[in-house]
Amino acid sequence: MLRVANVSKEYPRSGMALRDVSFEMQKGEFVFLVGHSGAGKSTLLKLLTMAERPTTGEVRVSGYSSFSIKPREVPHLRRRLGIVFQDFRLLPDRTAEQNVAFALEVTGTPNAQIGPKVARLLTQVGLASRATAYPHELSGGEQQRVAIARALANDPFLLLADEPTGNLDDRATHAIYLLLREINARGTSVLMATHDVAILQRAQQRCIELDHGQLVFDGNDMTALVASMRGRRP
Ligand SMILES: Nc1ncnc2c1ncn2[C@@H]1O[C@H](COP(=O)(O)OP(=O)(O)OP(=O)(O)O)[C@@H](O)[C@H]1O
Repeated sequence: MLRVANVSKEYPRSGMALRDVSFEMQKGEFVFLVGHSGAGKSTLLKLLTMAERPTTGEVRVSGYSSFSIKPREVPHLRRRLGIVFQDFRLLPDRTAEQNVAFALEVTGTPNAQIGPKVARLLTQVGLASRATAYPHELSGGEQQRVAIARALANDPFLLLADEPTGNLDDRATHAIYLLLREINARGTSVLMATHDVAILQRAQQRCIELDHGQLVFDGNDMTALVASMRGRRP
């Protein structure tokens, strides 16, 4: 489903953001992506959405290769991915339901299907009662739920979450994590970048660690991972 093979990424002025990174992710997996600030997590996610291309090596996502994908095919790939960011990125002048509906409108979903689907998605993320609220009327955790509902609108096979709990307190963080687990249990693969050690310690699942652009850990021994993270300073 996803394969990163010997990928390096060099930015013109800041040097190597990723160095010879290789890993695979199977359908249905939930994988954490960890690393200190500047370790290369966002760069890796940008390579997976093909917003950036590797300097060397290959990224394959859902049958598309970074070697051969054509610019006009990139939007097709993006539609099959759900993307969630730390800062939510909701449209401020649209309500929760309008934000989710927008993702369906742009992919040409028939109007008659949009209303029921938005209602289903907001129910899934526990926000049905706040459908008509604007982003500024919602807490950070609620805004992230809207963003997750929007990311799920086109039934992605993979959800990429870039520090989705970075702006949230412990309680909201845990709730968003549980929501992502539930989404994963329904069949969507999830790759979640985080540096929240508390979440990692509670979870027992696969984790990939980047350090200065290199993949230094890939496994599900959380004790070893947390020790590895603590041993590294940015
Ligand atoms: N568009 C860009 N142009 C030049 N350099 C970049 C660009 N994006 C990232 N970098 C550099 O690449 C390195 C990795 O950055 P990246 O944003 O991938 O790290 P990160 O692990 O996501 O960090 P954070 O947790 O702070 O978001 C950094 O040195 C950064 O300055």
